[in-house]
Amino acid sequence: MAETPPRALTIAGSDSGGAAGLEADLRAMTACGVHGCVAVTAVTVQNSLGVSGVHLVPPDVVAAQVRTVVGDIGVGAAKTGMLATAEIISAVADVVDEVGIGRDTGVPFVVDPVAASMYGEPLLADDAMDAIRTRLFPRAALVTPNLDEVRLLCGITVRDRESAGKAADALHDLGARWALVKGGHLHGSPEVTDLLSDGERTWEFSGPRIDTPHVHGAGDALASATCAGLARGLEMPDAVAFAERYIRRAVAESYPLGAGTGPVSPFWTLADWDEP
Ligand SMILES: Nc1ncnc2c1ncn2[C@@H]1O[C@H](COP(=O)(O)OP(=O)(O)OP(=O)(O)O)[C@@H](O)[C@H]1O
Ligand SMILES: Cc1ncc(COP(=O)(O)O)c(N)n1
Repeated sequence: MAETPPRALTIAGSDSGGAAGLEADLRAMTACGVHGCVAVTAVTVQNSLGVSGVHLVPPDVVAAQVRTVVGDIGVGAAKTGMLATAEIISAVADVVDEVGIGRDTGVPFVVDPVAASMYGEPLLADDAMDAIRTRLFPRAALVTPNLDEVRLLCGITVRDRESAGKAADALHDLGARWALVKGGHLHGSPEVTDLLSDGERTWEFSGPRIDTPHVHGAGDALASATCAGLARGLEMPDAVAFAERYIRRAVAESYPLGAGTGPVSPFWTLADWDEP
C-alpha cells in the first residue's frame, strides 16, 4: 500500500469529448502526482468540433460536492473552470469561505475565469463575468485568464509585453494575489509568453510557439498543473514554473482527435519532479 498523495479539487464542467474541462483537469493533476477531486458544475455535450449542449448542476449540489470532499478527503489547493452562471459562482464563493479555501488560507484557490470554449461557444452567462470579478477575485490566490478573458475582466487589449504587464496589474487590483496573463492567443508572435505578477514582481515564462492546432484544454491543464504544484507545497512562482514545464511538453505532444481539434497530451508525467 502506498501513502496518500497530495489532493486537489477542481470545480468545473465536464467535456464529453474528454479534451477540456474536468477531464483535462483530472488528467493533469494525475500527471503531476496529485489525486484530483471534482465538484461538477455542468455537463456539456461536446466533441472535437464544438459544444452543442449544456446542462447545469444546481448551485447547492455544486456546493455540497465541495463540502463533502473537503470534509473527508481534504485538499491542498483548489481551482475553478467552467462555472456557467452567477448563481453557481455565488454558491462557490460562499462554500470556499465556509471550508477554508482562499487566497489567505493554507489552501490556495486558483480561479481560471473560463468564458467561452475555444470554438467560441459561451460557457458563462453574460452577467456572470462580473460575479467572477467581484466574488471570486478577492478570494483568489491566482487568476489565469487568456487574452479574451483579460479584455472582458479589465478592458485591456494585450498586444505586447507592456500591455500584458498593465493587465496583470489591473487583475491584481481587482483583488487576486497573483495574476498569470496567458499569451497563447497572441497568434502573430513566434514566442508564447505567459506573464506572472503579484503587483510588484513579474516572472516571464517564454518558449517557442509550437506548431499545432491541437490545443484543446491547454488552459485547463495549465491551471490544474499549477493547482497540483500548490497542493504539493510549492510557492506560487515555483508552482507556475512547474505547470509551465508541464504544459509546454503537453502542447508539443498534442494529438489529433475526431474531425476537429485535439487535446494537449496527458500521456507523460511530472509526478516525480521535485525541483522548483
Ligand atoms: N502553440 C503553442 N505553443 C506553446 N504553448 C502554447 C501554445 N498555445 C498555447 N500555449 C500555452 O498553453 C497555455 C494556455 O494558453 P492560452 O492562452 O491558449 O489559454 P486558454 O485560451 O485558456 O487555453 P485553451 O482555450 O486552449 O484551453 C499557456 O501556457 C500558453 O502559453
Ligand atoms: C467543460 C469545459 N470547460 C472548459 C472548456 C474550455 O477549454 P477550451 O478553451 O480548450 O475549449 C471547455 N471547452 N469545456
